[in-house]
Amino acid sequence: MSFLSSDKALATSLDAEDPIRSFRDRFVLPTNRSVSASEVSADHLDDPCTYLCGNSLGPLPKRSRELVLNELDRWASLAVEGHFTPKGHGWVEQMDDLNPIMAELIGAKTSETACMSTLTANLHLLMGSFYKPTSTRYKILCETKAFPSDQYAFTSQVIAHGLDPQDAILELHPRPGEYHLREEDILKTISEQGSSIALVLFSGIQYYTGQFFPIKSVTEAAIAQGCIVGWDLAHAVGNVPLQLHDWNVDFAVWCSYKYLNSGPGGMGGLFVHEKWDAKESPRSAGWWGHTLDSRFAMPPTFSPILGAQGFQQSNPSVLAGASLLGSLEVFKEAGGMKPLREKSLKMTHFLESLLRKSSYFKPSSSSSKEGEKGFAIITPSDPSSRGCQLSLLILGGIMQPVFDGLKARGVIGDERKPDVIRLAPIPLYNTFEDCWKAARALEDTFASLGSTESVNGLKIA
Ligand SMILES: Cc1ncc(COP(=O)(O)O)c(C=O)c1O
Ligand SMILES: Nc1ccccc1C(=O)C[C@H](N)C(=O)O
Repeated sequence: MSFLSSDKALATSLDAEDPIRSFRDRFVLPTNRSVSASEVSADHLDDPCTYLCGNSLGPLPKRSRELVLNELDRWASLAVEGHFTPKGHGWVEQMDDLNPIMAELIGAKTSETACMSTLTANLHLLMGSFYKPTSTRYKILCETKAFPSDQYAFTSQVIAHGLDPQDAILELHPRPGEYHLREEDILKTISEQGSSIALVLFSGIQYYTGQFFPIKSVTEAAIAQGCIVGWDLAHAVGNVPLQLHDWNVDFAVWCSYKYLNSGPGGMGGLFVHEKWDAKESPRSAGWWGHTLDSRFAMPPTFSPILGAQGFQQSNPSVLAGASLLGSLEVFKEAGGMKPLREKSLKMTHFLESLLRKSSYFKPSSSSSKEGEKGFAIITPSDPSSRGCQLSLLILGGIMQPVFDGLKARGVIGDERKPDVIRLAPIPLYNTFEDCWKAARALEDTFASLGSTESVNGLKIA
């Protein structure tokens, strides 16, 4: 394991020259003690753990805590008056602070952006407006093994239109023996079957494999065939640079509790391209989508705000908004996605290079013998086809003990049953040393599992 010792020095020097390293201090990271890292020595128990799980739930930005406390104080001192006090900065105007920063992150105009509600609800909402099947054009093209909530949404939407999901949902599979969808295969399907497809809806980044889909080319091809194109950006927003406006995307939805650190169940968001302003009116209207000028005059007729904010339905959670704003302010201060992506590319590459040196690394799942322990990386190796995350396929039926071993060593990734562990070094708060620690912990974990012992009843020699 000598490579790991020499690479520690490299990690230290990469951290020293990292221009955005000070942003780590803007976050509260769980400690080794709080995550019960049982193998960590007593003198390091109060150090931050190696948190590589911001792709599932980002840690707490200190600024979010401050802003949430401010809103609690405003609630305490003003109660209902807080909606309009101070003048121009009451709760009713809170989204005016959030939407412009969010718009920058997704490459959109502010009028095309709305921070609101939650991901799955926003997906249903926009499918309600944009998925309009006809007798000839009625299919939804999506990736196989999309996040289950999206699959449930697609199925329930087609059923609501009286269609058969077996026929109306067209799932694209990777080629046999492969983990990713090839761009050429997506484009071929769109060109061959486009006339029957009403909606193309992929995730920007696949939650399981970490594949970053070619949003621009898929959107272009689908629009050329007359399809509507929507994207689920749960794993893409705050992770990779996006240009939704220029890419001509019709609509997109996302959550903000992953890379955007808004806290568990935080506020979601949606994008509607301005080309729809004149054509598409919100279908499932609510009073918060009504123009602010007359909203509180309570007129009986809906008069929507032009653009994405016209899709707002309810009075939003101010506490969730404050929490999200705290994080968005940190993104803004860090200089937006450009410096973050630069560091992210380096950090993910660094982690990958360490993992590839491991004695347990297998170039592919098929290169290991039946039952042999080890791991393969199923995230694309091309940096432009991935974000921060690397997905490790754990071979030999030992994902759970490997996951537990990492946690005992203070490394928090996440497990995706049956056999994937996801690790995501995040540029705002992770370090190159975190990558080194994770690779080291993985090596030690595999070594500790022995070569011939039986794990969970499986012989792993
Ligand atoms: C790709 C994707 N879609 C949908 C969801 C569901 O999001 P929510 O629970 O916020 O609706 C998630 C994560 O939970 C996700 O990763
Ligand atoms: N496992 C969870 C447990 C609780 C709450 C969310 C999740 C998620 O899966 C979040 C997200 N969609 C993810 O890909 O990590």
